[in-house]
Amino acid sequence: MAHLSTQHAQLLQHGDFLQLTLSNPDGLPSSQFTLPNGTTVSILDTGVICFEPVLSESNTKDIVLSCGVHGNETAPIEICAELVKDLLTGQLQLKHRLLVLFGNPAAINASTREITENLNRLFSGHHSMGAGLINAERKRAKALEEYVSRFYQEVRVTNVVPRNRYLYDLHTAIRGSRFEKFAVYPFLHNKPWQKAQFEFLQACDVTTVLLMQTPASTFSYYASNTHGADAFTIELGKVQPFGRNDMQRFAKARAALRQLVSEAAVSTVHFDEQQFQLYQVYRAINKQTQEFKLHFADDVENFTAYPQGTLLATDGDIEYRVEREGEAIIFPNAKVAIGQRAMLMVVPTTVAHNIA
Ligand SMILES: O=C(O)CCC(=O)N[C@@H](CCC(=O)O)C(=O)O
Ligand SMILES: [Zn+2]
Repeated sequence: MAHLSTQHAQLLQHGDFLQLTLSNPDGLPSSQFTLPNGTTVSILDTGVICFEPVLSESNTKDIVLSCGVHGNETAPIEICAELVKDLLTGQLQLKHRLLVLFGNPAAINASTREITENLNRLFSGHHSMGAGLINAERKRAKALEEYVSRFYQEVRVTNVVPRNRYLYDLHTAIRGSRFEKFAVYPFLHNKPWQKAQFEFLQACDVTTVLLMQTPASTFSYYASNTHGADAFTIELGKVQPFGRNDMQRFAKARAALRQLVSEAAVSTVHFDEQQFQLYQVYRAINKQTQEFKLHFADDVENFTAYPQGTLLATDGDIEYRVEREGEAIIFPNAKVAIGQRAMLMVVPTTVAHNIA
């Protein structure tokens, strides 16, 4: 084996890339080394680590797993840190190319959603709009876009099989949810939704899916729209501090993600829409003034529906009331910046008319 730096030797021994990231939240020099099983490991920056297994016929996927885009969403950070550790220490054998991202290390250290600005509203070039690259989150969004672009475009593998791109951006919700785990399927511009992706989500124990109807500045929409990846935001339960997550509740997601990266295919069952709760966005409510106020309690869960006419929120003189039977709330948050989404109203839907 070629000479290893002390840092690389330590990583091979304890596998704690999260700890290395959190000790260097503002950046890490790029470096590369090879695992005893032949996998190339490239540390590209703080929180950015790429694994490339030796060439093989079954190496057909380019997978991005991200977590900690919001710093206080810890369960996904624990899942990804463990996966990286097992790859580095050789306990898990990789089959496909994999890029793992710990999105916002400074916010993870501070145990907050964001430091200055919501990182998950800065993709698809939004980082450089308006005032431009004025804070660390804007710079990080631009850098993450560049790492993802390079990862998808610079494939060394030369087998003839077409490659497939994936990005699963793992989050947890601020409040509890009627359906504890759910996914956001970014707007596909009328391209068909993918059965295989619903099957993968079900393997992760995620059977509630929110279908978006418009472009967004989120990481998952960026990967889907810019890179043609099958991409999702996946919400795994409710925000908890490190060490307070009941990881048993995410056992299936953890196992399916490990299978995704380490086996030719994930064990799934055939898609049956009846097994899912599918929603689409009926309307987005954006915060317009500092007076924006929610008219229900903090412990009201995502996907709660109220009778028509119920007052949900006020924003100065504007009143938001339930307009439609079955309309339910999701992601209500009065603390967002002015102009940003403060709540989505969703209604049940189907994918039967446009699924491949
Ligand atoms: O619980 C909440 O209010 C927010 C949880 C969260 O961070 N959700 C993501 C969803 C991204 C998407 O719409 O794809 C976010 O708000 O960034
Ligand atoms: Zn989040």
